[in-house]
Amino acid sequence: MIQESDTPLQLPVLDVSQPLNQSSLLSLAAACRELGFFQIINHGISKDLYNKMYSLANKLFCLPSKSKLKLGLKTYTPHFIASPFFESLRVSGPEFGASAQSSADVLLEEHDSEFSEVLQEYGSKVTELSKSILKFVLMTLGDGFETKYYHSEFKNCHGYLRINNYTPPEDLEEEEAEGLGMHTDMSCLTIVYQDEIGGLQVRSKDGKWMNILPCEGTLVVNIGDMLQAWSNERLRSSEHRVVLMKLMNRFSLAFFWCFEDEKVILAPDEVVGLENTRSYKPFLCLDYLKFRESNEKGRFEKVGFTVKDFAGVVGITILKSQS
Ligand SMILES: O=C(O)CCC(=O)C(=O)O
Ligand SMILES: [Fe+2]
Repeated sequence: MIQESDTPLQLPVLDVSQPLNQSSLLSLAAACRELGFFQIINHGISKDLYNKMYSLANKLFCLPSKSKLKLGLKTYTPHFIASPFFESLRVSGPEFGASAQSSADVLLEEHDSEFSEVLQEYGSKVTELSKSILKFVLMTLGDGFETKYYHSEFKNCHGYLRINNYTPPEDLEEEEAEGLGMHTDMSCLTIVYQDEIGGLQVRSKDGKWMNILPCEGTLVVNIGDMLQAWSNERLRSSEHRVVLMKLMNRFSLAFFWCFEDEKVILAPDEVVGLENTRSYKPFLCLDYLKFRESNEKGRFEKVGFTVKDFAGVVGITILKSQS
């Protein structure tokens, strides 16, 4: 039985088509610090584009498991890896179209470029969106930090998309089922498009599970482990999960905006602040990804060990770099 959550949550809503004013900056800063989740509107991803993604992806998910498994586990996560009710298709950037096409070519008998065209459009839009959201988030750390740090630290970020399909069985005895277990994302930022079914929950600092209710026209953004470490924990990567409450099919698109593998994550002095000490040792991004893979069942972002376990400083003080 899954621990109950009846706490509704009002996340701040950021209009990404407008410059940040003082009051939205303050509410964004509080959201990133306390919960690591917020919502965005006017993001430029239309319901029509989402619907196209849904129907094309659905066609692929309806294929027999034997066909889907031909994609290999790096691209296709079958049922029973993250949960019995979860399967996922990965499409990698920056050439989302090409990545989608190579999956379509394996899955479909006839050449069809529609999936690839739609994926290219979605991928390019959500990539641009990630860049602007990241700048907003950097602004919450200090005046002018978006110009100071965006190019020097984040210019080589890359993104990938997971198309998630949740299918609980109709004869399940319990009222609800875990669609995706508690985890943190490894990304800098994640942008989630969830359908109207709901079920995404975030865990607060005091361990309470809160429902992130779906809202038409709104996307959910959360801070991931890479940004938590880079910001010396001024930005929070929260645990979250998906609970299938109504035992209905659920579909979501999760886009992960990440540092490049070769990046060494080290919070700049100015981000750490004079009176604070570093909470993380510098670490290579790829090493953290490998650590997560080797500690997880089936190589999914299901957490057993966090970035804190990997690079957190325990009881010692690391001197700030002398720059
Ligand atoms: O399906 C969702 O709403 C969220 C999925 C998620 O947390 C993930 O893929 O990391
Ligand atoms: Fe996640």
